[in-house]
Amino acid sequence: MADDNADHRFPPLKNDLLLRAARGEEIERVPVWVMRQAGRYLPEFRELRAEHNFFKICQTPELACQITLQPIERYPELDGSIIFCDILVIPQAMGMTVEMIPGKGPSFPSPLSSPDDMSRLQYPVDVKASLGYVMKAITLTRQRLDGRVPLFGFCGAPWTLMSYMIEGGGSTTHSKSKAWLYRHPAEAHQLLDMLANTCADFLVEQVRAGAQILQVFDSHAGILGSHLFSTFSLPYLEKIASKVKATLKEQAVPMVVFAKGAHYAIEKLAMTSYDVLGLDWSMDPQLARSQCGEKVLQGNLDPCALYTDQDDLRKKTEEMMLSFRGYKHIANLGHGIYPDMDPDHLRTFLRAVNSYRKS
Ligand SMILES: Cc1c2[nH]c(c1CCC(=O)O)Cc1[nH]c(c(CCC(=O)O)c1C)Cc1[nH]c(c(CCC(=O)O)c1C)Cc1[nH]c(c(C)c1CCC(=O)O)C2
Repeated sequence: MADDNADHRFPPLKNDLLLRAARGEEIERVPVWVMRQAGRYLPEFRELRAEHNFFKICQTPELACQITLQPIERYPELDGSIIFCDILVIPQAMGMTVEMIPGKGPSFPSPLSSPDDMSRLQYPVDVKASLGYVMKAITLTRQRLDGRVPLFGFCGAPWTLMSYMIEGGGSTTHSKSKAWLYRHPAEAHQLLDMLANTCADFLVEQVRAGAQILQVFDSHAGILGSHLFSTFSLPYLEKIASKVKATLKEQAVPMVVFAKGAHYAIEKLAMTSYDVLGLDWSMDPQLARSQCGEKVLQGNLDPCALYTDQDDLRKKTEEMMLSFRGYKHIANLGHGIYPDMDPDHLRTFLRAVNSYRKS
């Protein structure tokens, strides 16, 4: 068993529930954390955000650390923290300009319009040089967490990053990026491979800087059907996990894959090198369990359940917990928490998980 406390640079870990659960060990209570737990639903986040540009916060270790700690300070119920950053720092490190437009989201003024544009990309990426600020934020946060809970590092999956780089922002159809998969499959594979190598190098450095667990977000997996996902996403997700683990060897940490909307691929995802499979809210935990054997599952309350009243929310959370049967489970929402949600309702969710007991 990896001894987390062997890393003597940092204060000893007091709550290792999340790490033990992710490794598939027996646990006394199901751990909980929430995707986007640091974000606009928190007034303390909005206050800091009003003063600074989004990517400036990501690039300033002191600010990124403060924001990472905001939910930890507010909710002692949390069993994990996640470094404040964004998946789009990789396209930036490859030389692309990305802006975060309030009310609209990420925007690329010059997306990749054809494979010829790939010549504009910086590759290979020296992640220590171009993303060193993330590693500094991680090291600082590990110190300030003082062992309260473990710290997640993360990155976006190659397909999700590729789709942003081609669409230039959010999209409902993803038709421009999917067109590449049909028209320019060789170049698409080349781009996905460049991204996978960069993601792997980035995650390795995050662990060396102090990240204790990793998550890869394939937020746009759902737009690919089974065949496209198996061809253009899954092999690169696997490449990341196997490369990170082979590079880190005994320093390796648990890895979570969250492929949103990829119902059709649950069985295949369960056979990858990831330790934990994140489920979005639309996936049935019992069905997933029947397809995933012993794999640790993470999720998956519909984030919109936070809009109901507190009693109903407690009930819905218990139902969700029961459907995982307290077995090889890490509790979470089925996607990130939304900006207009009530922070007190998040607390109700966290407490309902904390007090859930296998009966
Ligand atoms: C697709 C994606 C992105 N970023 C991320 C994903 C994968 C998860 C998912 O599917 O939601 C991941 C992400 N983004 C952010 C985190 C921080 C850590 C945490 O979870 O607390 C994480 C893990 C901060 C953020 N990333 C962003 C914000 C809000 C930006 C702001 O303050 O203006 C935060 C707190 C911006 C962002 N960044 C991205 C979008 C689509 C947006 C706009 C949508 C929105 O506004 O919520 C890209």
